[in-house]
Amino acid sequence: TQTTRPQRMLAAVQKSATRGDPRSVVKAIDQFCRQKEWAMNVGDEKGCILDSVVTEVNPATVLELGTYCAYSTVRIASLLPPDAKLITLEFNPHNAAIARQVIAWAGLGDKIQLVEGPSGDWIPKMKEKFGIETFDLVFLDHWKDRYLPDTKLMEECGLLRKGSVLLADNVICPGTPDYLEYIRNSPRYKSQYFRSHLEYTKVEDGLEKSVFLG
Ligand SMILES: O=C(NC/C=C/[C@H]1OC[C@H](O)[C@@H]1O)c1cc([N+](=O)[O-])cc(O)c1O
Ligand SMILES: [Mg+2]
Repeated sequence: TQTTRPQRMLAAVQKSATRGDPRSVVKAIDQFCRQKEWAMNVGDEKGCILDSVVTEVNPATVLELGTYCAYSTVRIASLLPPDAKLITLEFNPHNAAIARQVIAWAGLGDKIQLVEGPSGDWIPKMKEKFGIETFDLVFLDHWKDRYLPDTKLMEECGLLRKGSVLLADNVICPGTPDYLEYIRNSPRYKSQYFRSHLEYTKVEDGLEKSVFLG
C-alpha cells in the first residue's frame, strides 16, 4: 500500500541520520526535501535564521505551533539549555505519530512534549496542564489563519511576558496578512522582518520576529 510523505521522510531519517544526533536528523530531512520530495519544513535557509533567534533568546520555555514532522522542533530543541522545555502542538494525528518517532530518533524526548489537538483548545490549558507561567519563545508555523487568533489568545491567557519573542514562519508565502497587519501596527510589539525564501525554493518568504513589550 502507498506510503505517505511523512512516512517517507521518517524512513529517510532512520536510514541517514545517527540516533541521538539532532543535527544529523535536520540534515537528513533537508537532504530528503532537496533531493527527493519537497515538504513544508521551515528548511535550511530559514532554519539558520531560526537558529540565530533561538540562540539569542536562549529560552527556558518554548511553544511551537504546528509540529508537522518535527524538523523545526528538533532544530530548536538541539540549541536549548539543559533544563529548557519545548511544547509543540500538532492537530493532525498522523503527522504527530511521525513527529514522535523523529523526536525519539534525535534523542530529544526529555526536552520536547508533543501535544495533539487544536491550538485554540490547548493554549488556554498551558498553565494548568503543563505548569507553564509564560513562554520565552513562540514559533508559529501552523495554519496561517490561526496565527492571529492564537496570538490574541496567548495575550489573553497571560502566556506572554515583557520580552517574550514570537517568531512566525511564512509571513510572505503562503502569507499571514492579518497577523502581519496586527503585529506590525500594535504598540505592544516591536517587529522585525527577516527576508529569506520558501523552503527549498527561490520563492520569496520570510520570518517575522516580534518582541512582546508587555
Ligand atoms: O501550511 C503550512 N503549514 C501549516 C501546517 C500545519 C501543520 O499543523 C496542522 C497540520 O496538521 C500540519 O501538520 C505551510 C505551507 C507551506 N506551503 O508552501 O504551502 C509552507 C510552509 O512553511 C508551511 O508551514
Ligand atoms: Mg512553515
